[in-house]
Amino acid sequence: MEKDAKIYVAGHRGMVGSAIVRQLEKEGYTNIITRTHKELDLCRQDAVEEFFAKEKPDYVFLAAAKVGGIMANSEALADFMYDNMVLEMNVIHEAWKNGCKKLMFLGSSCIYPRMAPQPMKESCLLTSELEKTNEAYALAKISGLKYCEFLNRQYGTDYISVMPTNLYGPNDNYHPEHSHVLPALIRRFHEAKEAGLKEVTCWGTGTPLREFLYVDDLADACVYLMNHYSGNETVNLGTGKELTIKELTELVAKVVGYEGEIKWDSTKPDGTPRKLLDVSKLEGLGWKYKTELEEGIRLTYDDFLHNPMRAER
Ligand SMILES: NC(=O)C1=CN([C@@H]2O[C@H](COP(=O)(O)OP(=O)(O)OC[C@H]3O[C@@H](n4cnc5c(N)ncnc54)[C@H](OP(=O)(O)O)[C@@H]3O)[C@@H](O)[C@H]2O)C=CC1
Ligand SMILES: C[C@H]1O[C@H](OP(=O)(O)OP(=O)(O)OC[C@H]2O[C@@H](n3cnc4c(=O)[nH]c(N)nc43)[C@H](O)[C@@H]2O)[C@@H](O)[C@@H](O)C1=O
Repeated sequence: MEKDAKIYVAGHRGMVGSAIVRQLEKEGYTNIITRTHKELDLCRQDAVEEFFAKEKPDYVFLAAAKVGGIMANSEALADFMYDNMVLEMNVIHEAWKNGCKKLMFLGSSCIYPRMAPQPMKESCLLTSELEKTNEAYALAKISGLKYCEFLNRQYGTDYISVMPTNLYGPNDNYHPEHSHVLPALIRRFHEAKEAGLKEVTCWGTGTPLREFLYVDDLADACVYLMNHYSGNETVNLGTGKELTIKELTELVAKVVGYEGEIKWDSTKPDGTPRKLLDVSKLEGLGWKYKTELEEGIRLTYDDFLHNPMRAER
């Protein structure tokens, strides 16, 4: 990407989009364009057509999506499918119609089969059944990555997709029921510490395994791959390291300074039992994560305490 090229970051007020804008600014890109959800509803085809016809961005990072944790996903399957499918099709299609040189589509590691061999390689896509708690979201994300691939194959575009593992960091969503596990734990342990509670209850059994990538590392990888990768196959973005949810709760409690007991509510869903990305393709392209989990949680807790824009989407 040329430093003065017009770059549209969709979803710039979200956790990922805001980190991509920070990274682009840090690397000296000078012509970044953004629109809030209120200014431009990406599910509205007419509005998206008008925006792209007027602005004609050279490059697009598609980091806008309807996003949520395990409960939000499983309770609103229809909404997660419709909003994400329509939004992706509108943005990718209008980018192509208006001559966008390169687009990056952000998916998620939940696109891979529930029982995929671990760690999961890019090639295991569509080899067996999806996890039910996020099936709708995964199908929408698979459609987005396939639409990029099909545009490349039919029209010779250079549209790429990346599949991040579970992310966390500044500007995350701290809604008590709708958020992902890491922000949920930060908030729960912080509030328990403040209230002097002797015990807190977390969801599921604590046995599922997850991998976590700090969002500023993710943004660094996105800008790096936009400049160094072309291809139809997606690229996994992760650390290649995992821990159990129980181990994660202990780590977050330590960082937050909560010393009470941790209990488990097994009526809440565990989701997929294990979700570890194979990051050998990413590392082969010359990129590796920098922020270790404990350090990332410290940075995120600091943001939780001091960011006046803290969201509860
Ligand atoms: N968070 C995670 O753990 C992971 C995220 N990802 C991917 O990264 C991307 C960004 O996620 P993340 O930053 O966490 O999510 P956020 O919810 O923090 O941000 C999403 C952004 O998209 C905007 N948006 C949603 N719908 C629309 C719409 N119809 N029109 C315009 N803007 C819209 C939201 O605006 P508003 O809030 O105003 O609705 C918000 O600013 C997504 O594609 C997601 O799939 C992938 C793997 C893991
Ligand atoms: C990024 C990814 O995120 C989702 O998939 P998930 O990895 O299952 O996400 P999660 O972060 O919500 O949960 C991880 C684990 O943690 C446990 N857990 C404990 N206590 C809390 C808790 O308080 N909140 C939450 N949310 N989970 C908790 C929870 O029971 C589960 O075992 C999908 O949206 C999917 O579409 C997607 O892309």
